[in-house]
Amino acid sequence: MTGTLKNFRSICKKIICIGRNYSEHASELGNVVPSKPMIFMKPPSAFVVEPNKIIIPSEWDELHHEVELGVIIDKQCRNVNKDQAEQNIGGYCLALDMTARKIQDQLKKQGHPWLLAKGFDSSCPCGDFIDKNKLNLSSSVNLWLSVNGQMKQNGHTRDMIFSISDLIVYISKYITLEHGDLILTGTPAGVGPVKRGDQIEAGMDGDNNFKYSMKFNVAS
Ligand SMILES: CC(=O)CC(=O)C(=O)O
Ligand SMILES: [Mg+2]
Repeated sequence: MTGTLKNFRSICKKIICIGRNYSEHASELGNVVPSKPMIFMKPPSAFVVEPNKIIIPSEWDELHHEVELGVIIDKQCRNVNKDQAEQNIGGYCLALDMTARKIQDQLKKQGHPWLLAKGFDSSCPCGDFIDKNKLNLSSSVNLWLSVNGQMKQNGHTRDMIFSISDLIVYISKYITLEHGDLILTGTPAGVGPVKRGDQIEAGMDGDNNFKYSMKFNVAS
């Protein structure tokens, strides 16, 4: 089954994102820490891969970076328990949840959905498929991101409020998860602006010297 997941971006039907899953990040934007996972979606047209560029839509001047661990679903699942949730994970990827923060703030004030602020083309820069056996999530994974060589985000998955299996259990109560679907598990603190011409480098470091990094340029 996992063989086809190497091409998860071409088979992915849903990118489900978790918001405010790190308390330090919820606080930095003045948001309350949620008591249940907060979810929203991006369309698969949001994917962009190296060496393609992140494109800021013409009427906006900047975006915010959010580095996140992505979880890729292997088997279709609905209403699963924690053990089943773990068995349904096919692998992982490193991803960015690029966000038009000023638009998101306006939408929040109006009580409108965040789709435009979070789901525009190239809002989900994404790395390669990482086999589930390569990342030991029972210890912590370090997620980091720099802009033009300056470190901006440096967090650990152990600080997630809801674990990966908690998230799959919760989502699958309401939404069937399918082979190739991607869950972005939320960003640690340190989000901030990127402008046209900036370069983002992001990475994750796990146990046994596992390291993965990727670079994305923001189109001028
Ligand atoms: C405030 C947000 O944009 C929520 C989000 O995406 C997150 O990762 O947290
Ligand atoms: Mg996010």
